[in-house]
Amino acid sequence: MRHRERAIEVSGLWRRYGPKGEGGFDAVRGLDFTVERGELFALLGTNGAGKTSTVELLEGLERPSRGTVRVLGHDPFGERRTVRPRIGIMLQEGGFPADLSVRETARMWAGITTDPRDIGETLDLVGLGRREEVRIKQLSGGERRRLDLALALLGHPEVLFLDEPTTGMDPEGRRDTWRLVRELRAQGTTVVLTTHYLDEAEELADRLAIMREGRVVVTGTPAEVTAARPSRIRFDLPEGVPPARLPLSVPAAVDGRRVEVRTDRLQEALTELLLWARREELTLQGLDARSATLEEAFLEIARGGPGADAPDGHEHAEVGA
Ligand SMILES: Nc1ncnc2c1ncn2[C@@H]1O[C@H](COP(=O)(O)OP(=O)(O)OP(=O)(O)O)[C@@H](O)[C@H]1O
Repeated sequence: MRHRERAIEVSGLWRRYGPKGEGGFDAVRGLDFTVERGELFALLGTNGAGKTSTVELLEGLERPSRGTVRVLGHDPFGERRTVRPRIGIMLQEGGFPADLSVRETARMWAGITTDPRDIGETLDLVGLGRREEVRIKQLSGGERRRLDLALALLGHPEVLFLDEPTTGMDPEGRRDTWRLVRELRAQGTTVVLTTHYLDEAEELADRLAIMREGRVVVTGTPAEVTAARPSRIRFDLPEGVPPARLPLSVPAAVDGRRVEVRTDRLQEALTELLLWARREELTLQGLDARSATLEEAFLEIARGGPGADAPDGHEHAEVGA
C-alpha cells in the first residue's frame, strides 16, 4: 500500500469563466491543498463559493486557467486516459434513460468501465439489491442517489468524488451511505466530498476546507476547525442575583434572565462558574455548556467572520498542525 503518497495536490489553482480581463469571472482564486491517500476530504462553502468549479478541475473535466492539479501523480485533464479509469465520479442525476431498469443502467455503465465490479454486488452495497428490475423513472430521489453512487463505485476507484451524495435520502439512507463511505475509506479509497450538510462533513471528514469567494479560508480536521471557535455556556440567572455578581472573567451577554458566555477556555470558565454557584448555594437552571459545532464555525466563516479574511492569492488560515 502506498499510503503516504498524495492522492491530490493542488497548487496556485485558478479558474476563470469568460474572457481574460474585463467581462470574465474568477470562480477559483489561488487554491493550495493536498489530500493524502485514504483520506476523506470535504470541501465546504456557501452557494457560489467555487466548490463545483474546483472539483471539476480535479476530475479533469476542465483545464485550470492557472496553477496545477495532480491526481494520483498525474494531470487529470492532460492525462485523462491515465487518470479517469482510477477515479469514480458520483454524478448529480446521471441523466440515464428513464425506461431502463436499475440493472440495465448499471450494466450499460459497466460496459464502459475498465474491470468493473460485479453488478449485483455493487447494487447490494448501496442497498439497491432488491430494486434491480425497477425502472429509473420509478425510483425515489434517494434511490437515484444510491444508483449514482453504485455507478461511481463500479470501477473500483482509488479516488472517489462525491457531490452532495445524500441529497434527497431519508435518515436511514443517509446513515447507510455514511457507513458505506466509511467502509470504502477503511479499504483505502480516497474520498473528496462536497456537501451542504455540515453534520455529514463532521461525521465523515478526516479534514475539510471551507471556501468563500473562490478561496480556501480555513482547513483542518473538523475538531481543529471548531476548536478555533469559542465555546458557549448558557444558564438562567438565579432570582435576586444581579448580573454584576457573576464571577466570570469573560464577558457575559444577559438577555432577560438568560445568560450566555462565549469563551475559548470552556473548562476554566465552567469551573469558575460552578464553584461560585456552590459557594453561593445557587442552582443554575437550564445550564448548558458545549464546544462550537462545525455549523457555527461554518456560518461565522461564511459570513466573513474571524479567520475568514484570507489575503488575496494563496494564503489561508491553517488550523492546528
Ligand atoms: N459557466 C459559468 N460561467 C460563468 N460563471 C459561472 C459558471 N459556472 C459557475 N459560475 C460562477 O462561479 C461561481 C462559483 O460557482 P460554483 O458552481 O463553483 O459554486 P459552488 O460552491 O459549487 O456552489 P453551489 O453550492 O451552489 O453548488 C459562482 O459565482 C457562479 O455563478
